[in-house]
Amino acid sequence: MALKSFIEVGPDSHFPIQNLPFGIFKPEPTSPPRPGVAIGDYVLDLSTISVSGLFDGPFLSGSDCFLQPNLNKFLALGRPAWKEARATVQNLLSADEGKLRDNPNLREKSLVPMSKVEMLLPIAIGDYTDFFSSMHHARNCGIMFRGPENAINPNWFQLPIAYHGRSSSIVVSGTDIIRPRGQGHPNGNSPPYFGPSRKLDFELEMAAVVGPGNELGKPVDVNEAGDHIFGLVLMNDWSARDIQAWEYVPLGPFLGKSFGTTISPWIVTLDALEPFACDAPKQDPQPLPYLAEKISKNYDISLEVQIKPAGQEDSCVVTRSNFNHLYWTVTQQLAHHTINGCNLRPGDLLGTGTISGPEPESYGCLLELTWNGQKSLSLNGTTRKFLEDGDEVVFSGCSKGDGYKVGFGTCSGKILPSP
Ligand SMILES: O=C(O)/C=C/C(=O)CC(=O)CC(=O)O
Ligand SMILES: [Ca+2]
Ligand SMILES: [Mg+2]
Repeated sequence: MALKSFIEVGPDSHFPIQNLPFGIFKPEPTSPPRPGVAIGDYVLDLSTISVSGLFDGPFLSGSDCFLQPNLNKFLALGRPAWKEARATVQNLLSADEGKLRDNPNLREKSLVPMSKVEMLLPIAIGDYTDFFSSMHHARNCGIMFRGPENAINPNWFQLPIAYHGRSSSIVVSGTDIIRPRGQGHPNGNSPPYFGPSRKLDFELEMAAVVGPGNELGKPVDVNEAGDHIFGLVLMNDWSARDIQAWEYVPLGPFLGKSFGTTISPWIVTLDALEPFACDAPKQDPQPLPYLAEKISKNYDISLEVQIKPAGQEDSCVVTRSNFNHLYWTVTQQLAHHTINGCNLRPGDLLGTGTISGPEPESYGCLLELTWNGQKSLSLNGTTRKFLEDGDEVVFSGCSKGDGYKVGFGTCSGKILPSP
């Protein structure tokens, strides 16, 4: 018999009892932020459940980790505590358990309609790193920026390439993004262009949320890296291609990326994603021993990007991809990040890089979809090469189980004009 909640959850919901993603929310505009778990169209308030003494297992009883304005303290506790929290919440919400189902007062206090809550960033993000782990994206960008002869540098196949991103400008889904200004490529002998970016783009990514992390000087073994990843979110690494292409040599992305990065509010745990684990692509050449995993896995997560063009009511799907296209796994990314002794801390965010698939319909950004503006996309009677002011970009992602979905909800942002 499939696991069922006493709360009605439709088959298309992203948040059945099999999922139980964690986030931070405010039930009323004036209430303090607190941790919650999504269930159908409701949010279960974990601070109320905690105060009621229902987290009574060995790792969580007496802990104040659910009385915090972010999930960092809970993340620091590690996988045994995460599994205990998931088991406790799954049990409380299940159709055959009366503790919450038959307690109207507790139900009233702890279950808040999702339509009424405000979602916040789930974690305080100390550091944010963005990888570059889709081979299809790396090849396409390489062809456009560096030419077809050396589209992918040889180092790409030996290590998961990354740059250090900006954590202060990471915002939660629904936050508007102001079009950045900056320098674009000069034409011939004229000085560089300066003004609002003319090539504003999205990048379809997911990101891993770091759990306990490691001490400075003590790398994480690749086969233990999974214990340091709490879960995944959707991520849009907004990118100004004209600024990026001019500034990135030789030190890499800077102002073309740091003006804003959007994440979805719900962190879907690796425990919830486990039924959707699949083999990662075969790596050739074989990675060095510190990156060689006993089990190398990806997850089957369907991803979709819609654009709602400025002034229009309807959105249009512009691409469909899948997390399983990643060449470097999130565990390899994490192990590589620490191999020099660099420490990771609870709440750090590791972006996967743009997740492009092999077919043009699965490319993960407009740079690739319009081949750097050489062709247009048609959207409900209008066209786009890059994003225009007023456009809204909406990512969604989910894994499909037997009669249920484990989903991420959406990750959206609307472009406002430069000041
Ligand atoms: O190929 C390049 O020069 C850079 C391309 C990107 O924009 C990379 C990036 O942000 C990482 C990624 O999303 O894969
Ligand atoms: Ca990126
Ligand atoms: Mg960004």
